[in-house]
Amino acid sequence: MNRNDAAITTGDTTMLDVSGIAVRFGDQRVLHDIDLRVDAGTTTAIVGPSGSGKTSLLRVIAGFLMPEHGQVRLHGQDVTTVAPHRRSIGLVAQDGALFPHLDVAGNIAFGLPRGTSRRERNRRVAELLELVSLTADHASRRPDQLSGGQRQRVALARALARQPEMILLDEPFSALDAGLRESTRQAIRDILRATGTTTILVTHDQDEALSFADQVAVLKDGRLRQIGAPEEVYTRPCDVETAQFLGDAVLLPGQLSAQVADPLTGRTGAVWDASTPLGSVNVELVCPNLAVAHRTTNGATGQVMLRPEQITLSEQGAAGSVLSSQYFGHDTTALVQLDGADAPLRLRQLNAVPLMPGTRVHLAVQGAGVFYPTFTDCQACSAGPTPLSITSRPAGDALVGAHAD
Ligand SMILES: Nc1ncnc2c1ncn2[C@@H]1O[C@H](COP(=O)(O)OP(=O)(O)OP(=O)(O)O)[C@@H](O)[C@H]1O
Repeated sequence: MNRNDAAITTGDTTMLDVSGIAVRFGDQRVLHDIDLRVDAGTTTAIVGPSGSGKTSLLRVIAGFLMPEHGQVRLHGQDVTTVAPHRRSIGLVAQDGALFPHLDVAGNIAFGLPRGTSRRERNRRVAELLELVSLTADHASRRPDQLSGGQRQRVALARALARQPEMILLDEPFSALDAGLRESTRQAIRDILRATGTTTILVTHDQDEALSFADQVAVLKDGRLRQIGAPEEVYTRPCDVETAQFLGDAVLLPGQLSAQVADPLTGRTGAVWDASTPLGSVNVELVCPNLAVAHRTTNGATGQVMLRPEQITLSEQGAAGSVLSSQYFGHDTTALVQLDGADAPLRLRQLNAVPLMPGTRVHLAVQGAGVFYPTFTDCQACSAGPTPLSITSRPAGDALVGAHAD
């Protein structure tokens, strides 16, 4: 059964199905076998460092860049060679790309289909202005008479004018300062949700990706490393590099000591006890060769990843001394040297006052960490990591990987 047959028999809600996309510029391969599925009405964030291929992937989806191989399907129809304006996809560029010589109404009306009557044009412009929370007063202003956030909302209104099924946002908030960025992001997210528009956001900002999207796809060096719900990719990143890219990560040496029942499901299998400098910590196995992670055995060594907010001050637990502490208002971080441990670790406390250097503390761990075995201690990985073949899976499953063979 091919992918389309599967879609038909399962009543699939897939709107966009990108499969096996590769892109090359001259000798440089910038995208490798990208598979990405996006359900109708959902928001996906593609996040990755500069140069990882985010914009190239967006341009392939929009139809501005022809892939070396692979397919782009919309509602099951192959549109790989279909011209951009025939794809029912709106693109909002980083700077909004408004026409400087047209006023706001003219910019928005530019997105309307040719032949729209003057009356209908005025009605739609007024409707779209209201949708993006701009007033009739803004309609006659030129782009240079607007704030950055207002320009982005006009760009969105122009893209929405054609009533596209899908909107692609390419770093649309990056030129805005922190406060405006947050409020514009929230406003645009609300508009896209209200209109049920399927959205793909490209960003290099992890917080933006995690807070904006239903699904986050992490791109690195032209490969999709992980796809999943924001809380999945944050709490169960597929490897150390992804963990560090998505937020602060505390990495501790660890050794698996026993398989334990999952505190949530009661089932045995995925959760282990690992001994670490912080004592015994519950961990989930996330092996770079994911399909074989379960073959890692008792006694295996590796790294335990915790988020700094999982480490709390307690009455008992591993003892150490505060090296330094920084106050950020909403939270306070502290660098703590555990007794007998090699490297200091960082914890983050909400609404806490800074700790004086030299203060003796005890630390406990909340929730489960993630265990990345060293390859030599993972039976199937002893040859080292193999390239993952990653595809999206139904909600709740963050990771899909398999040996390339
Ligand atoms: N038209 C082009 N010709 C040649 N190389 C290109 C072209 N467009 C992009 N590249 C290269 O492809 C790679 C991926 O670029 P792309 O713009 O897709 O990355 P990105 O993740 O969006 O980066 P950024 O976050 O900096 O915008 C980069 O190495 C870039 O230099």
